[in-house]
Amino acid sequence: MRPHVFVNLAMSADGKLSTIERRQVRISGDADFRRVDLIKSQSDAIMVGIGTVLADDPSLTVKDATLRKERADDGRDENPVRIVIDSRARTPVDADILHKGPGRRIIVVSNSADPAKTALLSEYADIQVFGDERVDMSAFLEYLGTLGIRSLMVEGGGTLIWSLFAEGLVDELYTCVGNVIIGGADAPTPADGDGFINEADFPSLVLKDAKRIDDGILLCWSVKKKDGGE
Ligand SMILES: NC(=O)C1=CN([C@@H]2O[C@H](COP(=O)(O)OP(=O)(O)OC[C@H]3O[C@@H](n4cnc5c(N)ncnc54)[C@H](O)[C@@H]3O)[C@@H](O)[C@H]2O)C=CC1
Ligand SMILES: Nc1nc(O)c(N)c(N[C@@H]2O[C@H](COP(=O)(O)O)[C@@H](O)[C@H]2O)n1
Repeated sequence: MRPHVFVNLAMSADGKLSTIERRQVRISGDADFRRVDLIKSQSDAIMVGIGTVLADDPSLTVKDATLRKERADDGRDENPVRIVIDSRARTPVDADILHKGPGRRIIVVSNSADPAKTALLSEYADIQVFGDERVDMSAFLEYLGTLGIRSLMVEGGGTLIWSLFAEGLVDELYTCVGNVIIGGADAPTPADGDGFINEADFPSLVLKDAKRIDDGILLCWSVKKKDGGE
């Protein structure tokens, strides 16, 4: 059984994840960063796409020492399992995600990855192969279930989030709308990719909560299953 999948993102008031140059910018405030750190610390695993690694070089570690200690006291690694979806094994060997903080890392490649680069990365992370061109997300999530991973936080970016929605693999969405305008027709948005053409294919969301956070708003949604359930 695949894990419970929730997407967490911060977007500007005009619906952008970052600038047109894909440069990471501060969209949400301190309270939201603490909230993100908390839900990260409560997750079994956290996942990003290679586009996010190349753009932001995130470490995806739990930042608050108290939260790390709580995990350790529970007999867990200080950080959730960190996962990069990286069909062609483009993760730089000096990427922060491979070096900062203790804990397990998984880089998920496809059969199109260069074996020499995959071998290099295997010094720092567990390498898993799913799919021929792009990573087969459905099969990979089933594999995570076999590892005992029950909750998976997805941090982005827009291409990976799109794929997960397109395949019906998202259970919840947390959208923090920050009080800035970024602009740019080609700046990343929460769901990029090909986009749905038919209205009947749009995933339908149920608004569970909406609350002010810093100078923005946090929207908590669940995703309706195609059979009508949540
Ligand atoms: N504001 C926020 O909360 C966040 C913003 N970002 C921003 O998002 C941008 C990066 O997003 P993207 O370029 O869209 O990259 P992404 O992080 O979504 O990675 C997409 C890449 O993953 C690989 N991939 C392999 N198999 C795949 C599959 N089945 N489905 C989808 N992708 C697959 C492909 O190479 C694809 O291009 C950056 O500008 C970053 O700053 C990223 C995370 C959070
Ligand atoms: N939640 C959130 N709010 C913002 O304002 C942001 N700019 C982001 N960006 C993403 O957060 C990740 C940072 O990871 P580390 O601190 O290096 O662990 C990274 O993926 C950014 O894209 N998120």
